[in-house]
Formats: sequence, C-alpha cells, structure tokens
Amino acid sequence: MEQLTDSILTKVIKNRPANSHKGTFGKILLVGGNQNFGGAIIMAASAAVYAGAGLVTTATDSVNLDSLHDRLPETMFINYHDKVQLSNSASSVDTVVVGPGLGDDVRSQEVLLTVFANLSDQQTVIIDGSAITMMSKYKIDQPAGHVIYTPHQMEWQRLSGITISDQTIENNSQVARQMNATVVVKKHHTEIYTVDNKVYQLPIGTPAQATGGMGDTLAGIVGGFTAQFTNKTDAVLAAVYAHSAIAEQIAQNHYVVLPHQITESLPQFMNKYAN
Ligand SMILES: NC(=O)C1=CN([C@@H]2O[C@H](COP(=O)(O)OP(=O)(O)OC[C@H]3O[C@@H](n4cnc5c(N)ncnc54)[C@H](O)[C@@H]3O)[C@@H](O)[C@H]2O)[C@@H](O)CC1
Ligand SMILES: Nc1ncnc2c1ncn2[C@@H]1O[C@H](COP(=O)(O)OP(=O)(O)O)[C@@H](O)[C@H]1O
Ligand SMILES: [Mg+2]
Repeated sequence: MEQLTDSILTKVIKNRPANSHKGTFGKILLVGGNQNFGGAIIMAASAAVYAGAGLVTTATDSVNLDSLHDRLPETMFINYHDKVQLSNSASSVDTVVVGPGLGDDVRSQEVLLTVFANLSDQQTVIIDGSAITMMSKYKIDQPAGHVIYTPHQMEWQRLSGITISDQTIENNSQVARQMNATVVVKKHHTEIYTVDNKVYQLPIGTPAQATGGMGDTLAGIVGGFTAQFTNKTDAVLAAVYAHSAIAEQIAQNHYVVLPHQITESLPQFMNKYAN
C-alpha cells in the first residue's frame, strides 16, 4: 500500500495549452438531486465546474432548477425524468457522475437505469451515494465504461457485502480486484483500490470534514479531474488528495469545513500546483 503525497497534484494538474477551448476539458453530466436532496447535486456540479470541467450539464428533478442556476449559472440543466434528453446526454458526454442525492425509490431507480443503459466503454462513470445503494438494493449490474465507485464505509458494506468492522485492506482488495473498477472507500484516511490492483491511502484529512455534502463535493471533483486529465487513475488520486488538502488548510482556523468552501478554493489551489 502506498501513501499519497502532494506529488500526485504536480503529476496531474497541468498548465492549460494556449489554444485550448472548453471542449478540451471534457463534457460532463452529473445526475442526482431528488425532491429532498437537491443540495447534493448542486454541490457536486459546483465542484465539477470549479475543478475545471469544460462543459457541465446537471440532470436533476426540475424542482431544483431555480436554486441550481442561482448557485451555478455555468451549468446546463436537464429534467432527469425526461428520458430522451437524459439518454442523449448520457451517451454523448465523456464523463458521468451519478448518485449524489438521487434517492433510492423506484423513480430514482428508473433514472439510474436510463443512465447506465446509455453508457459505453470509452466513457468514465463515477458512481456515488444513492446510485451505489440502489445497485445493491435492486441488484443492478455495473455499467459499461471506466467505472469509479466513491462509497463511504456503509455504502461499501452494501456494495461489497463486507461489514464495516471487517473492512481490512486485504478484504477490500479481494472484492475490489473482481470488480474491474476503481473503488474509493471514504473514511478518515480514505483508501483507493485501483483497476490495476494497487492500493493507496490518503494520510491527510480532518474531522472538520465530517458534515453532509462533503462526499457529494468529492464526487464532483473526481468528475472534474477525470473529465480533463488524461490518466484516469491518477486523476482520481489527485482529486481525493486535493479535496482533503484544501479541507486541512481551511480547518487551520475553522472548526468545521463546509463543502462549498472547498469548492470555492479549488481554482486557486489548483493554480499553485499546475506545471
Ligand atoms: N444536502 C443534501 O442534499 C445532502 C444529500 N445527501 C445524499 O443523501 C443520500 C443518502 O446518503 P447518506 O450517506 O446520508 O445515507 P446512507 O444511509 O447511505 O449512509 C449514512 C449512514 O452510514 C453511516 N456510516 C458509517 N460509516 C460511515 C462513514 N465512514 N461515512 C459516512 N457514513 C457512515 C452513518 O452513520 C449513517 O448512518 C445520498 O444520495 C447523498 O448524496 C447527503 O450527502 C447529505 C447532504
Ligand atoms: N473524520 C474524518 N476525517 C477525514 N475525512 C473525513 C472525516 N469524516 C468525513 N470525511 C470525508 O468526508 C467525505 C464524506 O463523504 P460522504 O459520507 O459520502 O458525505 P455526503 O454523502 O454527506 O456528501 C469523505 O470524503 C470522507 O473521507
Ligand atoms: Mg455520500
């Protein structure tokens, strides 16, 4: 197992070519936010935009449209109950983040199945929150694409069948190896199990991060990084590291770190490491 350091940031975050345009930095679709959890997808989409994704579309319940655009005018919007629009977008973007605040009822399941049915091998899909819970609850198969799961320990228990107290590196690796996916098991000192069977641990992070929306924000950063940086595994590692490194900086003089504070710090933080 390897400990992550800030060298992953300089490895991944590159100066932007002078002749680039928004298309250079990836098209990303974020899917989530039911009538109760709209904040989750707003936080995830905001993180993706501030992490530098080129073109961001948010598919959510239409009840969330006004607050979404109020917070984040940079994103486009789709009503996720519109199957045609959701299918077209899911099949045409480079990267999909699905799950933050999606909920786990049958209507949420319908949305998830539509997204999964429209993915193909060239795409990257980050599966978070309710999407993970629903895959276990409704026994939904892993979709096509480069798959990245971002479960917290309870979601990992649901997905892997390993109870939280048995989630050792060895047990986690054994299950992750059979999944053909990258798995980010989120906790204090998060672990990342990569597709090529390596294990990384995050040695930083603070209990000031223990607040709702912190993982939704991470999912958006992972989406933003994988959308614009070539090596997908390194992009995940850098996203996980940046999320907690920013949190630690804020926590030096704040008792609790709010997810949107991390998001707002991203452009300045990334600029320090770009080379
Ligand atoms: N503002 C919003 O709209 C928010 C929406 N959220 C969404 O709510 C949905 C349900 O997710 P939840 O995670 O709240 O509910 P879950 O039921 O999936 O998991 C939460 C439970 O897991 C337990 N747990 C054990 N180990 C844990 C660990 N290491 N990290 C986190 N929890 C651990 C917690 O104590 C809690 O009882 C998701 O779609 C999520 O994205 C949450 O992110 C909270 C904020
Ligand atoms: N005590 C802690 N130390 C370090 N990181 C933490 C701590 N508590 C929570 N986090 C981080 O906060 C995030 C929480 O994710 P998650 O539980 O999915 O939140 P949510 O679904 O509410 O957005 C993870 O990245 C986790 O590693
Ligand atoms: Mg979560």
